[in-house]
Amino acid sequence: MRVHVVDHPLIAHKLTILREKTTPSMIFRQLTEELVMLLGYEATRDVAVEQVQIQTPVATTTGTRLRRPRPLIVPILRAGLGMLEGMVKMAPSAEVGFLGMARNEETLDIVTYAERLPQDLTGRHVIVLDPMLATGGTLVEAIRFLYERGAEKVTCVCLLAAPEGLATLEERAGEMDVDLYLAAVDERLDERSYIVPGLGDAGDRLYGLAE
Ligand SMILES: O=P(O)(O)OC[C@H]1O[C@H](OP(=O)(O)OP(=O)(O)O)[C@H](O)[C@@H]1O
Ligand SMILES: O=c1cc[nH]c(=O)[nH]1
Ligand SMILES: [Mg+2]
Repeated sequence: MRVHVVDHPLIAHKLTILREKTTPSMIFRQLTEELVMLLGYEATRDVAVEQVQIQTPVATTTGTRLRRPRPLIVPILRAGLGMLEGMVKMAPSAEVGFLGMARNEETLDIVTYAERLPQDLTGRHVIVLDPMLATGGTLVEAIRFLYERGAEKVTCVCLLAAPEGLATLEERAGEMDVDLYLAAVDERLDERSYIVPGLGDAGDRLYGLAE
């Protein structure tokens, strides 16, 4: 596993507004999309391409296009859905599949409640989207699931990670071919396993249920 914390003033600026508890859902969604576009640009640097002959109005030339099979973008519902639009804008020819996972807030066990993915992921580069890497339980389950289906490579794009979650990922998926792109690594988890300082519950901030 390789961890890439993307250090860029625009990312730091947008992330700061995202963290503020007074930022309303509408702005939160917009900033999430913008952050994913910036992170997605970095995260797709090693996406496989092939050469293609094209005709410009002036001459024939050799260009580049994404190799088939196309990358598969997989947002982890619910909060990962807030990252989908930005990623699809960056890679419009990618395909999209879905994984619905939730952590039980008492036991922290992960429940996979939905899955809509190709049965066979052989040769596929999968780009997983989930804003929060807290204990790491969700991402470990997702990565394992995708490799069991035959994925060739998994890239994860998250906004925030806790050091505890990164350690768990290293321990349980460290041997796997995983690139993880992040906007920041925060201080720690609190007693409820929320990221500190974090941004609260990403799913709730994107899609309501706020107090
Ligand atoms: O690293 P972990 O400790 O597993 O926690 C991280 C997970 O928690 C959040 O989802 P949540 O379970 O709250 O579901 P939601 O997106 O539906 O809110 C988040 O989007 C991650 O998927
Ligand atoms: O801080 C956290 C931890 C898990 N899930 C979230 O949405 N936020
Ligand atoms: Mg949640």
